Amino acid sequence: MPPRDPNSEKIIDFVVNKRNGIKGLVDAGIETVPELYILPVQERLEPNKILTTDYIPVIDVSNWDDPKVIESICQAAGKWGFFQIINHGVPLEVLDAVKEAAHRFFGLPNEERSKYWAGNSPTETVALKTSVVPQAESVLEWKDNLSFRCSPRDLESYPLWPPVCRDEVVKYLQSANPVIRKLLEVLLKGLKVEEINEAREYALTASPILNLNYYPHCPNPDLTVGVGPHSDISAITILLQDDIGGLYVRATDDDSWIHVPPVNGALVINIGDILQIMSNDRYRSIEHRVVANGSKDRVSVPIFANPGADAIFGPLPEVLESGEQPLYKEVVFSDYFKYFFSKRLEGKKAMEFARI
Ligand SMILES: COc1cc(/C=C/C(=O)SCCNC(=O)CCNC(=O)[C@H](O)C(C)(C)COP(=O)(O)OP(=O)(O)OC[C@H]2O[C@@H](n3cnc4c(N)ncnc43)[C@H](O)[C@@H]2OP(=O)(O)O)ccc1O
Ligand SMILES: O=C(O)CCC(=O)C(=O)O
Ligand SMILES: [Fe+2]
Repeated sequence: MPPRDPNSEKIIDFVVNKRNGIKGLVDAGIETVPELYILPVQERLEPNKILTTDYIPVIDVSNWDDPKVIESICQAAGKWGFFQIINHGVPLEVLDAVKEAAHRFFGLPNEERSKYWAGNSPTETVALKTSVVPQAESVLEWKDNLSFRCSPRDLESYPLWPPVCRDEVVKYLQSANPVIRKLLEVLLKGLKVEEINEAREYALTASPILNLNYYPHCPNPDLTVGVGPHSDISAITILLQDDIGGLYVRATDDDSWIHVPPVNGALVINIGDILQIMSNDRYRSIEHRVVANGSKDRVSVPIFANPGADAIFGPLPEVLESGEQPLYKEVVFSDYFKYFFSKRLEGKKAMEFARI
């Protein structure tokens, strides 16, 4: 990366080294977007790139066993890699409470919030971060996030989690778990896998991560990026968004994007790289991106259902049984994870790591 100009160095010092985050910069009253956050013109989400003639399906899952529901889920996973679900059983109060908890955490005075800064937190299962790898990025994302590692072992460090949000995080996680399980059962049934045994469960969901994403209002969101185009490395991601909007999914390879409109009580589901690989491309992990809002502070809460660190994954034998050639080799999840973050979420490039 070329050296930064002195003003960008000052911003990095304030946002990263002094642990204020982008939230701290907005609280300080900036009225224009600093150079460090301005995207090159060709990378911005211009209005002519937004497609309004198509939409991501919304699926009512009140009866998971209904063959029409199963078909809609598997079809959406193959076509869009994204869908929303309603009537999933997670109570509205639980969804609202975790979004409020995110606002409460990011509303803490900076000295309180920064106690959890990555590398300084009382437990390595919780880390407050900004952008992705800020020391190495030429343009930073307009986002801070509080990340919780959530395996049963990680949950033992609950007493060290921030009291203003930990109960709501755990409650949401517990309520979302059966939904994650059901979704995986349906999606794997679509791949001819009838039962999720212990080894499969480990390879799909042993190390979940829950993030509280915070996108403070931005003086000029058209110039910036909340989250840059990326696919998730998870098996699947369950995303709770608020009513502000700003999430876009790639519609075509020629750089057009579809908005995912907020639906009260819905969860947005997306297929991650792991399940694309396991399905040998039957399901697709699609790129998505986020634009911050000009006047409101947006929150979102993804749960990434990730394999255990040492889990080995590759195309499933059930998928290959008719003689189909595997498109991917077997990979250890922790290697994939490190590769993904070293590439700074650049689109779907991480998948090259596993491609034959
Ligand atoms: C997992 O499934 C997912 C996840 C996602 C997540 C998307 C995002 O949320 S992107 C924004 C958040 N970023 C991350 O979660 C990056 C995760 N990073 C890592 O796991 C590691 O940092 C690493 C990239 C693998 C590199 O590890 P290492 O070389 O050991 O370096 P570190 O010790 O971690 O970091 C050095 C130093 O920098 C601090 N730091 C690192 N990242 C940040 C940050 N974003 N903000 C602020 N500070 C940061 C770190 O604390 C260290 O500080 P010291 O004080 O100890 O020097 C999407 C989809 C999925 O499926
Ligand atoms: O905030 C959102 O709507 C999506 C965030 C996202 O894509 C992620 O955290 O991986
Ligand atoms: Fe994502």
